[in-house]
Amino acid sequence: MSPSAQKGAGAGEVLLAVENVSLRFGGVKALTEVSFDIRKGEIRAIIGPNGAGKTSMLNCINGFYHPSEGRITFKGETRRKMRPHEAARGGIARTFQNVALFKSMSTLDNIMAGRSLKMNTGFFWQLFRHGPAMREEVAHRKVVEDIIDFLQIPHIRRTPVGRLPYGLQKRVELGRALAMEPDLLLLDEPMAGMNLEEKEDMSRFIIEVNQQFGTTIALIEHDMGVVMDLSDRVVVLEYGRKIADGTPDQVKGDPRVIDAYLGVAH
Ligand SMILES: Nc1ncnc2c1ncn2[C@@H]1O[C@H](COP(=O)(O)OP(=O)(O)OP(=O)(O)O)[C@@H](O)[C@H]1O
Repeated sequence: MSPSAQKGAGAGEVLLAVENVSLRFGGVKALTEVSFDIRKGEIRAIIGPNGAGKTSMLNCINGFYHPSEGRITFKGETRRKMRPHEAARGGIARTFQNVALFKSMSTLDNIMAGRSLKMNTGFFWQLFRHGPAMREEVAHRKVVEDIIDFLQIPHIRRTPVGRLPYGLQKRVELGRALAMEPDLLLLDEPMAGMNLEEKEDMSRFIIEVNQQFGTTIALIEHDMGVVMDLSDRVVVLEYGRKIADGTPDQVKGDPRVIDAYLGVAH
């Protein structure tokens, strides 16, 4: 059993609730009346074949898209519309399917950029790196250095991320999201394009983030071995609808899930 599974699947209070969420793009129904919740402290996977609506769901959760119908409640606050920066300030961080970093900037600066949300001093002080801004920067820098150590990437702290292999770029992107000290971390295909060793490293970091910092994690992943190993609970989408929801063992044996994946190459 995975360490995260030992926590007891589904125990704990609801951190985020998705209720009857539908999302349309013109005639395309990306999501249809989807409901599920994410409980505090768990690792929750969202799976499904290509085009099932997984990324659309993450985009609704962090405010990139606004559901056509339904509602999302995060930390007890219900909303129809929220902007991504409001979601971030509220405690939701995410990584993307295709790494979204500042390629010419160093690892350190990219992770520091993730920290900017936590910075209080205004642009004027930041500009002159003076007084309160200086003191604040030192404190933030310490958090960022700790994240770099935690992710075991001190050797690349000064390297422009565009020069790094893909697996390390994904790790830096995780670092940038962690710099926000989120309550809920959304990971869109964190293992995509990785070799076995990189996947094992990333799995370990995800479990450690969850266990050491208590961060709740929702992830989209196509590698079923990884999903079943890491997750406390799994929600399964197909053609924008939820077809199953439960522990890895429950969804693995669900005939609708088996049907959805039959003949689908992942
Ligand atoms: N911005 C958009 N405009 C129009 N249609 C979209 C848009 N985003 C997603 N869709 C459509 O919504 C449906 C769900 O797409 P989504 O990307 O959420 O699926 P997914 O499960 O994340 O797929 P994948 O595993 O391939 O990443 C698809 O039919 C897709 O073409």
